[in-house]
Amino acid sequence: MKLPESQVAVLNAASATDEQTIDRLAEETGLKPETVTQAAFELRDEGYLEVEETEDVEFELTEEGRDYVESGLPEVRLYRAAIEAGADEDPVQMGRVIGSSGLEGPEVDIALANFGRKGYGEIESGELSADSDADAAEDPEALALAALAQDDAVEDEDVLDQLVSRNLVNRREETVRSVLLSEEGVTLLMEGVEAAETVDRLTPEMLTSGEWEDVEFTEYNVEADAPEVRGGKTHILRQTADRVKDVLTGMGFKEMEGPHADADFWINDCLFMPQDHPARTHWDRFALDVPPIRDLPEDLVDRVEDAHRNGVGPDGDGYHSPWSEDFARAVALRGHTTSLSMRYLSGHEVGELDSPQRYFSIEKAYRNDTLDPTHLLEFYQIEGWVMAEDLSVRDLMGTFEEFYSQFGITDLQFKPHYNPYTEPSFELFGRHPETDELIEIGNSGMFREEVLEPLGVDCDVMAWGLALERLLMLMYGFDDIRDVHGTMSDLELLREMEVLR
Ligand SMILES: N[C@@H](Cc1ccccc1)C(=O)O
Repeated sequence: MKLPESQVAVLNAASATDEQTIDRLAEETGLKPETVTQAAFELRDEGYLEVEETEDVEFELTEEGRDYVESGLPEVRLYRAAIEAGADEDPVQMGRVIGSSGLEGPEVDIALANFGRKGYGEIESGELSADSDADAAEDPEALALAALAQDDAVEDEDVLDQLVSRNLVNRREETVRSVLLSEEGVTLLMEGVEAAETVDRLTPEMLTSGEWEDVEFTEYNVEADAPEVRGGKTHILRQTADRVKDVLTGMGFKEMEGPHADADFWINDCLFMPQDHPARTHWDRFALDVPPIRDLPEDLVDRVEDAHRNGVGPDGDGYHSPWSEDFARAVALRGHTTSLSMRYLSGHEVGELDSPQRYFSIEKAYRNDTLDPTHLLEFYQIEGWVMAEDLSVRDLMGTFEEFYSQFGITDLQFKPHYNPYTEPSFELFGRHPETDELIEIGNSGMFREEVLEPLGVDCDVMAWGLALERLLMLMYGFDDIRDVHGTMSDLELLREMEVLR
């Protein structure tokens, strides 16, 4: 019987009584593990071998983990320094304990975060007290690290999880395959097998010499383990943004661009946002300590000031609140991209616009929000507006329905809302595919006279700001936006994510 060389080698190295791993056989035959795997599967398919697969979980120290095996966990070092400083008797100033602990840079934060969690003591108004009953010598995480460093097993799953989440240990899962000769395999070996030379690719030489007719080709095994290739790929947020761009361009929209850091004038004043509005004085705005913007269109500044002070139209009424040009020229990171809409509608960017017009942007906006699963300090806003005669709320809803249906989202809900710059205004909601909850996905409305008249626009404008991240949540069922956005992203998820087309 003739078999490919690698199969013969594996057969000869395999045993009928002792299971051997692929790695072991690779060592013995001098073949690559992938080659052994392939040969083993082929032999199994012919009934000569049995292949058993088990999942092996391994824990490996990261570089940081290895450092701590040497130097001690930061919180343990902090605790020792605290005891030495007498913090088990009386609270000691935190700076002093840290100073004597030798902890530096990010280690300090790590130490402080874990100190409390492990019950080593408390930190209150800058003072640190240590619990004298705590036993730093028996720190389970430190013991586990030391054990792993010596290749000893650690049983406690909770401790392992903790170490993995602290990035001190990597968890690796691997399929381990072992082989055993079957009875047929043993018989075959006794009857004798010879190695047939096989070739794995056809060459021009073989074709011209006619040798191809006699050679035996290696078969493909599509189940064989292959090294994983992880090339770069466009981030899912960017892919979705590109799709949104395609959809909106397809709907006849042109793209706007403009500065991330802008004069408050464009971000707020043009929008008839009173200067004493809480959102403008509030902490949720990222003010920049840079010189004020000088080149604002003077006549527009005058008209906007007039709208704020005196209102617009015969029955108009302004805020009568103080309006300061300095305030309008101050620079901040835009809290919405409606600043771009103001720049374009005013004619400042591409000249005066004749109705009808449609514009959009997909750009970052910045808000000093509290981070949570649906809020980030920066997010992508899908801004848009349509300028035309006689627009109604139905046009607005119809546009959203058309837009979102391109992403498979058909269950939209509109809720009346208030914006200082639109009337009427609507918040837009969509249903989360996993939790079935309604989540807010955008805000919209028809710009008020007080906004449009100073800009020099004399027909209707409907407008909106939608969150790209929320669209992603509806499309992919994410429940925590931080998994896909920013430095805490779940890389595994981003790598594995299949992109919806
Ligand atoms: N600027 C609003 C969105 C919006 C834009 C235009 C008109 C109405 C609403 C926001 O950030 O929520």
